[in-house]
Amino acid sequence: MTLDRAGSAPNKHAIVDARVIVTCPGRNFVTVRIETRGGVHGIGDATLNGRELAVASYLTDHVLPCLIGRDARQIEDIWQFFYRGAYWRRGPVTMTAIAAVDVALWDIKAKTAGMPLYDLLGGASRRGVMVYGHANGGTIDETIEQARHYRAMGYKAIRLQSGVPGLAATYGVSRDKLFYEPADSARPTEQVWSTAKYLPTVPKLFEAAREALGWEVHLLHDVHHRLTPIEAGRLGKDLEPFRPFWLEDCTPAENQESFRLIRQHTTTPLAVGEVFNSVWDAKQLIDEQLIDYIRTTLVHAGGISHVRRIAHLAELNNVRTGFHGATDLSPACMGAALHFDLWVPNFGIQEYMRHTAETDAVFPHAYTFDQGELHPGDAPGHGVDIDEKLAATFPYRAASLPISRLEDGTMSDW
Ligand SMILES: O=C(O)C(=O)C[C@H](O)[C@H](O)CO
Ligand SMILES: [Mg+2]
Repeated sequence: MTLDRAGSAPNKHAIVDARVIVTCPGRNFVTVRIETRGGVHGIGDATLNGRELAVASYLTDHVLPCLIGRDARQIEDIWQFFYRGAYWRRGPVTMTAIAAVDVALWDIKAKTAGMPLYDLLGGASRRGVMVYGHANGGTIDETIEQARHYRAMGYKAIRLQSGVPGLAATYGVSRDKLFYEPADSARPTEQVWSTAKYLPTVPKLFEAAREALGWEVHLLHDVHHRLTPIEAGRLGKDLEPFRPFWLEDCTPAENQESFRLIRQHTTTPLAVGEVFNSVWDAKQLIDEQLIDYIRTTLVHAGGISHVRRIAHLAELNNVRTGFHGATDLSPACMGAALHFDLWVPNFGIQEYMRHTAETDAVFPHAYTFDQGELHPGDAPGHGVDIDEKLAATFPYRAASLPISRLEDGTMSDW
């Protein structure tokens, strides 16, 4: 059944083509492209790092065939169809697939209206979107040297990650600068983790950074889910003198209640949620004001139609947005997220990790960087497209995220 009224004219908004494009211009991306009978097309990101083909198959085998013939304007009904209609709810694969369709449909709607997406959402609430860049190095000095480069480029906010003495590798540190690519081999590489070695290094890094960079710049840090709540409380407390902008993913968040313990022990602002895929993953965290920033972005949580519900709930509880923006999120996600950021009233910050030149060429985009801020541009839609011919020259390559073990071999959180 369609929702067309009886006797209505043949619909130029009917979806006549919907397909998945998998490409690897340096890293894998999955993209949905939808086109209407009227010839308007939109794209959405469907990349789930290390699990790309599961989403591609979910889309090709189960989602896209049901899209053909539907009215591209009925975004909410289509969202509900794929969410409620699947019976099996939530989960990263499902929600990433729904997100890609949703973002592509919003792209089409904004193009049809002749508006940049941010206008359709409610209009700009700010001049630009403050972003943070990533300084990393094997040592504290190297990280600070990188941070100085970011300052010279105009960044107002910088994430600091540095190597841990005694550990061969750790999250967020690589030879690459400006971007960081953890999915480094077909089978997961194994890294060794020690909380005892890590914990004393972060306050030293922040102390040195404040000394070198001053107090004007916002400094951030990502723990990448590696501490227990009480260890996280301790780290938050130790960092307080250096006024971090946030401490990210300081403990795994399946148990939302565990953030109450951290909250009781520190005033360091907390950010969480890049691995969430629905409002239900964050509801208690937000309702009880256990966090300050919600990181869940469009691609992994049902697109604009669902993430705006999360953002509205967050607004009611003084929680601001701080969307995930690593390189495994394609420019199509970034473009749409920037429109959302420009509009959303409770915006906090946006992560920005630059893509390679190959990726930028495959995804021509309207967004631009200036003085620490991104702007999504004023092109109708979300301003990002895909060059399918070029994309076809970069075939899929298997790549997995690393895993982490404690020094005695126990599996841990990467
Ligand atoms: O950018 C961040 O904050 C991350 O934690 C990046 C993640 O490790 C990455 O997106 C995993 O695919
Ligand atoms: Mg993170």
